[in-house]
Amino acid sequence: MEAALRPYRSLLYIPGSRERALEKARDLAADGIIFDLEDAVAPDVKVEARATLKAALAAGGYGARARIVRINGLETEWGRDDVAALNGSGAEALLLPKVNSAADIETLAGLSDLPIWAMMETPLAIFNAAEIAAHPRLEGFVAGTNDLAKDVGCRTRSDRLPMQMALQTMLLAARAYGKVCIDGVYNQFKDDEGLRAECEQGRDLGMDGKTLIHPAQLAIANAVFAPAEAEVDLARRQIAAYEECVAAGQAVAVVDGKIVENLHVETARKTLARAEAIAAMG
Ligand SMILES: CC(C)(COP(=O)(O)OP(=O)(O)OC[C@H]1O[C@@H](n2cnc3c(N)ncnc32)[C@H](O)[C@@H]1OP(=O)(O)O)[C@@H](O)C(=O)NCCC(=O)NCCSC(=O)C[C@H](O)C(=O)O
Ligand SMILES: [Mg+2]
Repeated sequence: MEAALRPYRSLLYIPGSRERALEKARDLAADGIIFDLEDAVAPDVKVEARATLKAALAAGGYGARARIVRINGLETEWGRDDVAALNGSGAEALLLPKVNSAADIETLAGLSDLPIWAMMETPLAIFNAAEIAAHPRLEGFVAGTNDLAKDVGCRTRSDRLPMQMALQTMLLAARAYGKVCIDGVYNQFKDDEGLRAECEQGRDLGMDGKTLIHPAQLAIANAVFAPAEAEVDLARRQIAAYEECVAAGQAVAVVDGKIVENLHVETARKTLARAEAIAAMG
């Protein structure tokens, strides 16, 4: 499925070292999995985790879920071996951590033919967001709000005020080049109310979905990032009203007291396509 249409409401991180979680993920309602070899895996088990993950990917069973592997940075002792091990492994894409510029994407593009995703989690990445998004092998962005907060020195706030400029900059860059953009994680994985509020904020901003750290977070992200029934209904009515008005030689329809022009119909069609793609996930 085309990356822009594929559902990415929920991307669940799973440490490559956790066999039980790798097994469990085959039955979880995640749109995608980020198999992690980077920060969720301790240095002394990195090599073992790579082998464990390779075996899980070879065994398969992940269905329609996107299979993205977060490798270690290419400057680390593990990064290049991760890439070599994952070529032909069943991974669908590689997620490069701590990207700073398009040159980092280019380096990885020279080592693997897989589509590339970028962790947007350094101040330089935010300043270079447009050139990173423009790279032809780049498929999507994942916000790394923990690392970004560390580098910026900001405090964690429930309204994420200190993150807004970075989140919106990466979104604008992603959209300028037709790429996917996924929000960062919500660390308090037992706080459903806080997670829902953060998902709603990400959805309001325009994010395609949210990265998650625990299966208990899946249902909320899946619900918030799916078009609601009322949105689908409105989209259908907008399209019908607009088509009727075009047939009558006009360019502006009115639905629920609001104007509907061709651009609104484009959004309405995307809403329906997204709802259909989600339904097709099963
Ligand atoms: C946070 C956790 C360490 C909690 O683990 P645990 O204590 O085992 O949780 P539970 O006992 O509640 O688990 C219940 C069952 O669910 C399975 N499980 C847990 N987590 C996952 C998961 N992520 N994927 C799949 N399955 C999972 C357990 O195996 C239990 O199953 P069962 O045996 O059947 O009962 C843990 O959730 C965890 O490690 N989460 C992932 C952490 C992670 O990946 N962190 C790195 C990504 S976040 C990041 O790096 C941010 C970014 O870079 C930035 O800068 O912001
Ligand atoms: Mg990080």
